[in-house]
Amino acid sequence: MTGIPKVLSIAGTDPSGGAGIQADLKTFSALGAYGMTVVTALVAQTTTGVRAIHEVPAEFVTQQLDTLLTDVPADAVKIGMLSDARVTRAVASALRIYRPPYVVLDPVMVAKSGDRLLAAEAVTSLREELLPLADLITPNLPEAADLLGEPEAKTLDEMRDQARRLLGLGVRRVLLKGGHLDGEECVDLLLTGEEEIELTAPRVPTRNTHGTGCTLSSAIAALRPRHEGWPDTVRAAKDYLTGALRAADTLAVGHGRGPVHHFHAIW
Ligand SMILES: Nc1ncnc2c1ncn2[C@@H]1O[C@H](COP(=O)(O)OP(=O)(O)O)[C@@H](O)[C@H]1O
Ligand SMILES: Cc1ncc(COP(=O)(O)OP(=O)(O)O)c(N)n1
Repeated sequence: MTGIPKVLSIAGTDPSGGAGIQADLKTFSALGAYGMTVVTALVAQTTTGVRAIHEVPAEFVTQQLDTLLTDVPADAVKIGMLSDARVTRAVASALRIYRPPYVVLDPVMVAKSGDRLLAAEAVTSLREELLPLADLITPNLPEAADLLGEPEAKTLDEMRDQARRLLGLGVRRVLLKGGHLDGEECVDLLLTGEEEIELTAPRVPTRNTHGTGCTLSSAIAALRPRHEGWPDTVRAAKDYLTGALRAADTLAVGHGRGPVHHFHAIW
C-alpha cells in the first residue's frame, strides 16, 4: 500500500497507559501508522493489577465499528481484550462485513497480574467464531493452553507441538510467544502453514514488562501493510518491542510491573 496505514485497535483500556488501547495507540504512532480505536471494556487497572471491569454492551461495540468503518476503512486491525462472548460475536460479525485486509488477534485472556480479561465461558466463541477470521493469532503460553484445553508448554519442543495444534484449529498463522519460559533468550514461534520460524531476542533484564503482548500485536498490525510478508513484519515488530523493553527502566511508572517505553528518537 502507499500512504500512511490506518490501523484499528479493538480492545480494552488501561488508565496507566501501559497496556490495552493506550499501548496500541502509542505503538501505532511510534511506527508511523494512523491509529483508531473501538473500546470493548473500560478497565480500572494499573501496574499493580486490575481493580474492576466495566463492560461495553455488545450492541455499542457494533455501533462503534459500523460508525467508524463505514467512514474510514481500516488497512489493518488488531484485536485485544474482548471481555465476553457477546462482544466476541459482535467483532466477528463486523469482520465478516467489512473484511479488513489484515487481522491480528491477540487472544487476551488473563493479565500478568492474574486477573481475567475474558470470561472463561467466552473461550469457545473466541475459538470457534474469531480464530478462523484472523490472519495471525498471537497467544502467550497460558492462552495457547486454554485454546487447546491442554496443560501449558514448558519447553520449546512442547511449544512447537502446541503451535502446530493451534494451526489445526483452522487458524491461518500462529505466533506463539515464549516470554513465559525461562532462559536468556525469549523465543517466539511463527507458523505460517508453509514455514516454521524461530524468532529469538535476548531477554531484557527488567521487571517492567506490562503491555508486552499488546505492544507486539499492535506493532505487527501497524507494520504489516508496509512490509512484504508476515515473517518480515513479525521480525520488525519483535525488534521494536525489544527496543521498548530496553528503554522501560528509563521510565518510573507505578509501584508494580511498569510499562515498556514507546520512546521516540527525538525529544
Ligand atoms: N524480558 C523480556 N525481554 C525480551 N523480550 C521479552 C521479555 N518478556 C517478554 N518478551 C517478549 O515479549 C512478547 C510478549 O511476551 P509474552 O510474555 O510471551 O506474552 P504476554 O505479554 O502476552 O504475556 C514476546 O515476543 C516475548 O518473547
Ligand atoms: C485492556 C487490557 N488488554 C490487555 C491486557 C494484557 O496485556 P499484556 O500486553 O498481555 O500485558 P500484561 O498487562 O498482562 O502485563 C491488559 N492488561 N489490559
